[in-house]
Amino acid sequence: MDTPQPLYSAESVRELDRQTIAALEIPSIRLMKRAGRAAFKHLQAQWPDIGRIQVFCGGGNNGGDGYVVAALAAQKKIPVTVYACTEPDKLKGDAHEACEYARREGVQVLTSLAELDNADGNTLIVDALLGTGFSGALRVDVAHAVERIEKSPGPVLAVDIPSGLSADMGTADLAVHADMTVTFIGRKLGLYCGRGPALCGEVQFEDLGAPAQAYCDVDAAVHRYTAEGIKRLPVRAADTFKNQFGHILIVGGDSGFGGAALMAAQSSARAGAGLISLATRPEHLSAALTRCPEVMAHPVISGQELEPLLDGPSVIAVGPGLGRSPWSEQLLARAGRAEVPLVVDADALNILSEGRVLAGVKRNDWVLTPHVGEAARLLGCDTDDVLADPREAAAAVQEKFSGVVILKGAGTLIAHDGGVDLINSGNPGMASGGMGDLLTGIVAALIGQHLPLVEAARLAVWLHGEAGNRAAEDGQRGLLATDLLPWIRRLVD
Ligand SMILES: NC(=O)C1=CN([C@@H]2O[C@H](COP(=O)(O)OP(=O)(O)OC[C@H]3O[C@@H](n4cnc5c(N)ncnc54)[C@H](O)[C@@H]3O)[C@@H](O)[C@H]2O)[C@@H](O)CC1
Ligand SMILES: [K+]
Repeated sequence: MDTPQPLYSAESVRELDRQTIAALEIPSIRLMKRAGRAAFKHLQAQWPDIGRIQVFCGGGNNGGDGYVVAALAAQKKIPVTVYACTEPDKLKGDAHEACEYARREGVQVLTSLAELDNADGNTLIVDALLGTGFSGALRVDVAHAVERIEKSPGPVLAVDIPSGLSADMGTADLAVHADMTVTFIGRKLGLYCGRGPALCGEVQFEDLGAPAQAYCDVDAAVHRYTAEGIKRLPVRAADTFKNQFGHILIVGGDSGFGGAALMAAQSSARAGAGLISLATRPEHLSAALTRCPEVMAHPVISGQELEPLLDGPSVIAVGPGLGRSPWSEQLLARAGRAEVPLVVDADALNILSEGRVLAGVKRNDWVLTPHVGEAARLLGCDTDDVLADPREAAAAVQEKFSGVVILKGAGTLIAHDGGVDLINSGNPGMASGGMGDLLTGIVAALIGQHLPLVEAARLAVWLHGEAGNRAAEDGQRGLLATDLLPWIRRLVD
């Protein structure tokens, strides 16, 4: 099994840089040259026949890396021009030295965008405007340069990080869309969350010879799990019984929302749960049984009627289509007192955030699955605050409620008492109703099959996204949650 990838904040990468320079006992310009060479290596491998190169250099060390790339291109006799966003005589330290190196190799350095030829499809752009030193809103001169890059029809290689993207948060307003990003020393969190995956293209990581000890000394912000690093369910023995694979009770489906609870039940079934019960409004019963006769569907018109159903199950998932009526609150209150692991989703989270039900409760045996809006309500803040720092928000929800928190998004975060994990899976076609209900059902089914909560959360998030990718082979637009069900079954083993 692969180990997860550590992802770092900009500050932590600076610390890795410092430790690397100290350990290798080299001047920092040598590290910059390694960075430039690494970027140029990928450039040549990816675009061996490119006609010409334009390098956009900023005023810091990211720009310095760009000057090194330009020098190397000139050495290889590839026509190359630099657009210097900061006048070369204002550059300092290594960036200044790198600029001199490029000039010595005969690179033309322009300081006005008007002088720069229009790029055609055979012009590769190297974006070395901003790296980990970027913060705040883009300065207007840099914004113009980013706009110019965005208009160019040819490929774009970003040095370290696409300019305009925050290395810490994955947030961006105006930013470069790259085809490839060559990132150095530490993988930055922002490359993998928020807008990062949409802006980076293919990410290539180069450690530049950083010593292993540096990675032990500097804490990662997040650990990124890929398919190879996620623990799977064991192969089933031949002599097994259905009651060894969990009995999942799904609680939800207020008037008008019956489908959500049913979809959670179906995804539990397809993720391998041994038995599934559904507690829902009486009017949903016949539809549920017609669609999925394997489910034991029970009508509940009050919390009291739920009570006897709480004895049998090994896991309870509460929330899909639960609504926010007095009925919903009664059901959550009863379900929340059960002494088996809980998965809490959707309106159950909204009721929780209002504080009338299960106020102040912390449990180590529950998984909360908020999207950004639900996380904001749980924390009593705005969705923009969550989007500005999703990692912090996921950790804060976990701190407030304990257990495991799955903050759903383009990069889904899993916060637990050992830290925060990130899993990139899925596609924009999954931005449609019912997808979250499936995830809830899968998490419950995996807990029912005896995976520890954190491992169930990781496998469920991966499984859900991968099922979405397979189902989207027929098209992302119009992808329905129920299209994922056959894929969940194929991928779970
Ligand atoms: N420190 C090191 O040892 C290494 C650093 N490397 C490179 O250096 C980069 C970091 O260099 P720096 O710390 O100099 O930072 P950057 O070069 O990323 O950014 C600093 C520059 O950005 C400008 N800037 C900041 N915020 C801005 C805004 N909102 N709008 C417009 N301009 C803005 C600053 O005025 C400054 O010119 C890395 O991303 C990487 O590319 C590599 O050379 C590898 C080694
Ligand atoms: K850049």
